[in-house]
Amino acid sequence: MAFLQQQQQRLAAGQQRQRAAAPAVLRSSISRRTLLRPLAAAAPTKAGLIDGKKIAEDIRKEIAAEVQQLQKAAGRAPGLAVVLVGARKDSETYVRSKKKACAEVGFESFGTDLAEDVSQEELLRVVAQYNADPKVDGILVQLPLPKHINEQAVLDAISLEKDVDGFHPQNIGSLAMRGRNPTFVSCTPKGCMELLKRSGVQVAGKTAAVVGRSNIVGLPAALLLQNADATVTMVHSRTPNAEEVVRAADIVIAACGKAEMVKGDWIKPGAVVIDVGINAVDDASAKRGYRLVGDVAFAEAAAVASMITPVPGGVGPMTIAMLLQNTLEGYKRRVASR
Ligand SMILES: Nc1nc2c(c(=O)[nH]1)N[C@@H](CN(C=O)c1ccc(C(=O)N[C@@H](CCC(=O)O)C(=O)O)cc1)CN2
Repeated sequence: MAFLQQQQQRLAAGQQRQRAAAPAVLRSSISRRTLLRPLAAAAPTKAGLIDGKKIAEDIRKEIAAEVQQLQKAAGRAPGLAVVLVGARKDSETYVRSKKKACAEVGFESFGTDLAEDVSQEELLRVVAQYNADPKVDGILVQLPLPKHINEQAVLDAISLEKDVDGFHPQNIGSLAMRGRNPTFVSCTPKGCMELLKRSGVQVAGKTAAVVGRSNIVGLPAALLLQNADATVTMVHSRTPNAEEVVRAADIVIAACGKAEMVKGDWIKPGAVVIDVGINAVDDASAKRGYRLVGDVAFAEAAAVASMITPVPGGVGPMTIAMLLQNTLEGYKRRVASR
């Protein structure tokens, strides 16, 4: 809590300035509590906070309204199936949040929880059942999976029309080809782009650096930025001049999975920083014994950036909002094709 309060105080000045210049859609995403803080109380932070929690809430409301409108004619609500393998606490939390979000927007959720030692064949059988179920518009298998299971084989088995996580190779491949639209775009990178859009950030013509090259975040984020006409460089563990590349970027997406790796002096003054990382670091003063930090050293970067996402409360909530949006898209396509 103290950490969050500190963050909000540091960001008050930047947000006040940001709000004056921001489009209406951005204004509504900046927390009122932060804006009401007197400027004098703020530390010398420059960046405006991109409030992913609020933007995700707005998107959930938009989806709920659309579901209400559509389901009468369609005769059913959108359906999302969530498959959980094992008992990782973080995965259990995310799956619970996904089911709660489904209930909030009026989706029907289906769930299968499998033991840690389930066979790959059994998991593939569950996926096949959901592939065939007409009430299911989207299927996701919560990652990571236990080591004895071939993750890619499971992701490949999800029907392309129900791959709301967007992890199917054909969906990722289509992103890389001009003129080909993927059936679904994976949720976290899609959420990053939505944060930029709803914060009034122009992407076309800008330079962008993506730190991290994972199949599920770094690579699709770079492709989405490029498709939006940014000039993109990917930075990874073998990039010799990572800092230099990031320092040249107008937009930085950090998705390397290393706590606070991107330092403040890597950031070009005025750049927009989207931090995908969610890393737990020990903190005896925190209630849970740890606190969450991103892949960006937040306070340092916020002192030079023009806009930045916090962790928590930035990209994370958008992942689930985009999952709902993808499921709704799948539902609309399936209903239209009946
Ligand atoms: N099949 C999938 N598996 C995983 C995905 C995914 O998109 N599909 N992404 C991550 C986990 N994830 C969703 O599944 C996810 C991670 C974090 C958040 C989030 O909102 N985080 C909060 C902080 C939560 C906390 O306090 O612990 C935040 O950043 O504000 C949502 C979803 C890996 N697996």
